[in-house]
Amino acid sequence: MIEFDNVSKSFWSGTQRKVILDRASFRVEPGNSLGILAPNGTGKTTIIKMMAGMEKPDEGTIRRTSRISFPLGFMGGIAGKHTANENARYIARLYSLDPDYVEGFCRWLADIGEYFDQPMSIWSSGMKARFSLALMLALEFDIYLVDEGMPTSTDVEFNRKAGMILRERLAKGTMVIVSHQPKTLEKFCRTAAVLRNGQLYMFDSLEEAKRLYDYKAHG
Ligand SMILES: Nc1ncnc2c1ncn2[C@@H]1O[C@H](COP(=O)(O)OP(=O)(O)OP(=O)(O)O)[C@@H](O)[C@H]1O
Repeated sequence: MIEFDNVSKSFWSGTQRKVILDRASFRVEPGNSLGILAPNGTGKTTIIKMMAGMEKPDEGTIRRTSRISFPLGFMGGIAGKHTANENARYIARLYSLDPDYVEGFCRWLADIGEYFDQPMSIWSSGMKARFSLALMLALEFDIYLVDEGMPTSTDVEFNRKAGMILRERLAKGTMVIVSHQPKTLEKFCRTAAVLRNGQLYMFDSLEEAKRLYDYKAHG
């Protein structure tokens, strides 16, 4: 479970305070994949980072009682001067997993040939996106965090394989996905929320969330 209790977060832009959350309380329960709808620039990435423990709240408490992934596409834990082989093995050890398994899985899924054994700093952004998703899928989590703004791959075969494994993982796990488009959430989420004026409004269905989202956007 991820629980936000009276959480506030804002940034100072230089001229004004940008409020992301204002004493917001909500929970993400395992088994109940959640889609969060919010317009661009309103705090989707910040909320995902807070769920991952990468960004601290200004006030309030965030409790995590499940194995929670890093955000899909996050490359901050990867050292560009090292090869994917070295990075995969190092991260496997951090998670107390078999380095041979994690390396083999990433090598197979990312499928980038000899580049896997070359420094990642020379890779294309598509290759990095493939490795990052492969790495997330190699490690098992209870809750997967997905930010629609993260880099993605356009490789059809990779997307087919990764999509198949993601569906397998989600059969047992839970996803939190943030997006500005209801369509992105349709495939994955049972429940949905709308981020508005520093509060997260929870709904039992995406349809209900869309009504508030569309009303605020166009009404
Ligand atoms: N470290 C920071 N310092 C100052 N302002 C920040 C910081 N991080 C984010 N912001 C600001 O907070 C607001 C929300 O940013 P965030 O990236 O969370 O939004 P988003 O909804 O994910 O945006 P997008 O849809 O454009 O990716 C933006 O105005 C952004 O400029």
